[in-house]
Amino acid sequence: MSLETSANRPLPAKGNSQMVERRSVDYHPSLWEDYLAKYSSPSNSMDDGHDQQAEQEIQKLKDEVKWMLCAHADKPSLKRDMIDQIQRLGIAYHFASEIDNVLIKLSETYFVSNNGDHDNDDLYTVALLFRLLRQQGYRISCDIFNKFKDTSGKFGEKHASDIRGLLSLYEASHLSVHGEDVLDQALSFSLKHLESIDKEQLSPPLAAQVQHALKQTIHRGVPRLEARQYISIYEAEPLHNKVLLSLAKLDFNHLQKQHQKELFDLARWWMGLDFKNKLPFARDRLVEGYFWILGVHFEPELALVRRMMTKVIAMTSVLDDIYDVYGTYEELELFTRAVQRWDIDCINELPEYMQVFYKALIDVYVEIGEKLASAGRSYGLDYAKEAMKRQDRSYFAEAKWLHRQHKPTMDEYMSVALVSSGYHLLAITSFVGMQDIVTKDDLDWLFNDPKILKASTVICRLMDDLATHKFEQGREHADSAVQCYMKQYNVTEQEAENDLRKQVDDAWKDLNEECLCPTAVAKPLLMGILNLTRVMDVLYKDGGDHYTNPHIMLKDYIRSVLMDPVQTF
Ligand SMILES: CC(C)=CCC/C(C)=C/COP(=O)(O)OP(=O)(O)O
Repeated sequence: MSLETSANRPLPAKGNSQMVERRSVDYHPSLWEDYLAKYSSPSNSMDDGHDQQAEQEIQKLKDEVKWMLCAHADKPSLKRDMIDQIQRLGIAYHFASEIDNVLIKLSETYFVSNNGDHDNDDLYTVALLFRLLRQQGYRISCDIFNKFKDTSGKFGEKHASDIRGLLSLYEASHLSVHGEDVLDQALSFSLKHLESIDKEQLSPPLAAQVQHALKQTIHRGVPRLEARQYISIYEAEPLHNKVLLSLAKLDFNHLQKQHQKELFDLARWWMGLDFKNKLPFARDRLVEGYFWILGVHFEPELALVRRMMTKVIAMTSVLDDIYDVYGTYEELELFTRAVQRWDIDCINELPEYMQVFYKALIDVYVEIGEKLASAGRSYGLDYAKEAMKRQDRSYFAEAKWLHRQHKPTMDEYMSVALVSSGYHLLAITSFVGMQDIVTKDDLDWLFNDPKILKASTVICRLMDDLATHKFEQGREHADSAVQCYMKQYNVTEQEAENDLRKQVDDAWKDLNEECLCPTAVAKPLLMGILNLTRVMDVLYKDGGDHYTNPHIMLKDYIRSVLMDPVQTF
């Protein structure tokens, strides 16, 4: 089905939206209304003054860590564990070049000077090195794991009791690409033994690590949330490095203050729109949206892209509810034409509730345009707007299927649903907002749906559908990937779910491959796509839709990342 609508046809006259029978969904109300009202009111806004003492302390600790990373340059293996800890504590962004240098040396000494001949290296060490280097984009062969197999070609059972080794192998196996059978075996071997182990027999810090890894792997975890959780795990390690721990805690709290301030600024915008009263059918999820975007970019200098992306995700969430829940088909036709025309003069043709949204949408892009213009990057606006128009067309295509009772084939469904997943839109907005790094060529590349974006949208769409299809079938909603797949391949619901989960794992392998060097565009741009995908793993993995239902689990994540500081004493 084509997603095109005729943008130039005149809009029919405004209808009487009061008389129409509408669908509705009883969404959980916002959990943060009081919190936002309290802190984002002008009288209660946070002080803007820098916490000079914390900044000085952070600087001092950073200098010490730099020194530790640069010392003993001839013995990079001494720093393998330290780099892992620095990354997992969420402070690696301070030491990008120092870490680069150590990893270059580590790869040279391990893979070049010694031809990878390290008979004495244990499973923990080999798997950790493999993960550290792959994360950095090195194309290391997975053959280094062959020596841990026995004569039958399987991972030797003697490794089953090496818990640290299994953990390290389990984490490393998530960086696999297609055709790496040894890593597929590594995953099932390590998972089987980590699951069956009696956690009571382990030291509390190791038991906590195993439990955490089984719930959330490092590679698919959201960096800020992982850092927050790892700080506690690391603190319980008897031999932790006090400098690293202090820096991680102070830095986390320092960043949290900046993030809170950004959220309160956005809350003023959001509350000013008053969608809660004007569009009460829609999910009210500003804080969840900000958390989503913080999962993509957390670094202090990326405030602007966070702001753009949060506004875009907040608007898209309401847009989805207009198309999926509240709008009648005739209204949606009108609205789609208005969005395609992107002209404020269309506003009077729309029903009142759509006017509110339309004006707010145009305003968001006016602001994005102003920010881009002041940085001399106005060309980004067309890409950002075009991505939103494409999103809107995909929502309309799905509404049209439902209206006509059309049952798409799986291929037909995916051609629309990959766009409606919202990850094209967010990825493009992410690129546009990375003003200093992105080029026009990068934006053209992304707009042509490269493999990494395809993989990310497949993961996003399938994980969303796997989590929400039962709930959505309980109301009038277009078929999801699960229904389309069942019908096309004549399989049961369970079989469809299993096959689609396998497609998610395959897409992760594509994504991993695309993050290896040389990358098609600058690494920080790809990190945005990788992190977007990680958010899906965190919010939808256990079969729940935690964005729509934040009261179950997401509220605790949000509190720990955005509201509760880490205890520093
Ligand atoms: C990634 C983006 C843009 C997120 C914004 C919020 C959103 C639309 C979440 C998915 O909701 P849903 O499960 O109702 O979506 P759909 O109707 O597409 O299945």
